[in-house]
Amino acid sequence: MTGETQQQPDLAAAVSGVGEAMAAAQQAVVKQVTLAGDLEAALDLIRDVPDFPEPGVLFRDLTPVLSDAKALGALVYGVAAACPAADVVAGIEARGFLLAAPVAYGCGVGMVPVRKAGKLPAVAAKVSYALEYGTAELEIAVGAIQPGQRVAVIDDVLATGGTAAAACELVEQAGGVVAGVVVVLEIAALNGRAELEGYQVTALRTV
Ligand SMILES: O=P(O)(O)OC[C@H]1O[C@H](OP(=O)(O)OP(=O)(O)O)[C@H](O)[C@@H]1O
Ligand SMILES: Nc1ncnc2[nH]cnc12
Repeated sequence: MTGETQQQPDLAAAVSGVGEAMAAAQQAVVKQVTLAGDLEAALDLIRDVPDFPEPGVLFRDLTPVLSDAKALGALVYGVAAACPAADVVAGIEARGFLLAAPVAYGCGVGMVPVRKAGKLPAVAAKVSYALEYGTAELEIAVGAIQPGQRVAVIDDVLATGGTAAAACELVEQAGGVVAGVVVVLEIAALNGRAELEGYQVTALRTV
């Protein structure tokens, strides 16, 4: 310890500078993303990877969409436009997080992570489920959802529907009301909608 007082950064000034920079960057994206065709072009970037994570599964990979600035903007705006009115947006680990956070931020609401088991320090509810390539458990944190809050559930892919159905059950166990489910890509052959009967389900693209 030298006893010297460390110079603290001016946080208020820094935050205001960042806010302006973010607003300018966002406006630039909004200017670019003006056509529905932009969303279609973004969705065209989804890559099909055979035999991942196991033989026989055709994996739908959104990473090429995420890494393209214009496509990412179109995707976030597309999901936000498809989102039902909600008090909070829930994103399903892990790929749902990538969309739920910017959508929630853009819509001016909070974001709740629906997590795989063992990650949360205080668990309000846990649900087990099956998916195309295995079984898993999802959890939601204590206090993440207030009683009666309307929750939009967001994920990248709807396949067998086990994951999204488990997320909806969790939201309800936590006291929320599912306003709807929004996914980027629905794999129709796996009939995930059958697991989500009674919920409003919107897919930006169905294959
Ligand atoms: O409709 P289902 O058959 O339930 O499958 C859909 C789920 O599978 C994928 O997640 P995965 O469990 O592979 O986890 P990850 O996002 O952590 O890769 C995808 O992101 C969905 O959450
Ligand atoms: N085929 C698939 N591609 C991407 N994510 C998935 N989740 C479950 N099935 C999937």
